[in-house]
Amino acid sequence: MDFETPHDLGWKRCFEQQLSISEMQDCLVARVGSHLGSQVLVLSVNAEMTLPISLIESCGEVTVGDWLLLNATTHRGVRRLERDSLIARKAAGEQAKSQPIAANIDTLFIVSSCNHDFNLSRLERYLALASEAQVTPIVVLTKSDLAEDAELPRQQATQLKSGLIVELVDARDSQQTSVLSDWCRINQTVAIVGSSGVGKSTLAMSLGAETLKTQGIREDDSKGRHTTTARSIHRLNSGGLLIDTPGMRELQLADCEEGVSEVFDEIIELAQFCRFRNCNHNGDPGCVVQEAIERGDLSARRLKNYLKLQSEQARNSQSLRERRQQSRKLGKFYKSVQASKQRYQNYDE
Ligand SMILES: Nc1nc2c(ncn2[C@@H]2O[C@H](COP(=O)(O)OP(=O)(O)OP(=O)(O)O)[C@@H](O)[C@H]2O)c(=O)[nH]1
Ligand SMILES: [Zn+2]
Repeated sequence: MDFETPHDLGWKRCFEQQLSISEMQDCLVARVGSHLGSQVLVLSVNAEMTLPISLIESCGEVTVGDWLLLNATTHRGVRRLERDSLIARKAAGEQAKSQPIAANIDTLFIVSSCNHDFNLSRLERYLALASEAQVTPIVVLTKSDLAEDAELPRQQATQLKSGLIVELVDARDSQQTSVLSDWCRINQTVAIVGSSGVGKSTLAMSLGAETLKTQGIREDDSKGRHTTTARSIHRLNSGGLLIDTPGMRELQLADCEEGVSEVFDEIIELAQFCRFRNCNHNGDPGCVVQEAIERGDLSARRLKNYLKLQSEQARNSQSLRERRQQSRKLGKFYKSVQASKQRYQNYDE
């Protein structure tokens, strides 16, 4: 199905405000639908194009959901529009690199089954990610039909954050998943996260996602081979868009201090009253957080996960900072090499 208006693609006033009048007249806006290797699939009104990454170099690093300004004739990238929100993770493996996963999202569906996969600490990890990106989190507990007591996990999840919305569904049943339609309306973009097998694709299909998993864009590359670019952004029955990328499935936090603090705000509040300013809440004397655990006001699991996520994001942020500093230093070094080369050349002349 074609996207007939920019609103079908999630176009909003905050993007429009970034364009000059001449850009509105002369340029094309397109949304990144998937990003694989050297090619980017972009979606615009009534058109879907696969562009070589070299053509959009001037847009910088792009990710699924980004809005790009393109030259209307050549489709060469002019620039990437400022993002409304961004979900990023630490790149997989040993690499100290932040990797953007999805941009310009309004809502994050955090999917977990309410039986085997149900894990409060994992939900807290995703909640921190949503908080950091300032995206509304909705917890979707699937497989309600298979759980003996589905109300218990629902209650536990609801207590993780005040005002948190938790929906319990049989993901195969579109009547049940229609409780999510408020977040899937036209102009809204939802991203979906959760472990393998929890029912993300099933849920997306019940919400009416088009072209899921099956359809790809076939392109002949320069050597005449077919390559398939799967679309990561899908239109839903109720008019909204859903982003599902493999990168959303396993997430290590980096640069997420505020997000973690917001999810564990009661611990942050208590910690102000610990005797020592740099209390580790793990055996230091006069620790008010430990006292709250002893009184039964705070669960030991929650403190343990707070300390874990806090140190994970700090460690990853630290290595990202070091890497950035290193590349800045390297840049300066190259510049100084260039400068002294220039000096010697001048000297020779
Ligand atoms: N009974 C029941 N089965 C479900 C439900 N949701 C998903 N399933 C089944 O669980 C299996 C896995 O579902 P998927 O939708 O493929 O899970 P996924 O999260 O997309 O998995 P990955 O693609 O590996 O990330 C399928 O066999 C689904 O039919 C549910 O609410 N109830
Ligand atoms: Zn303490």
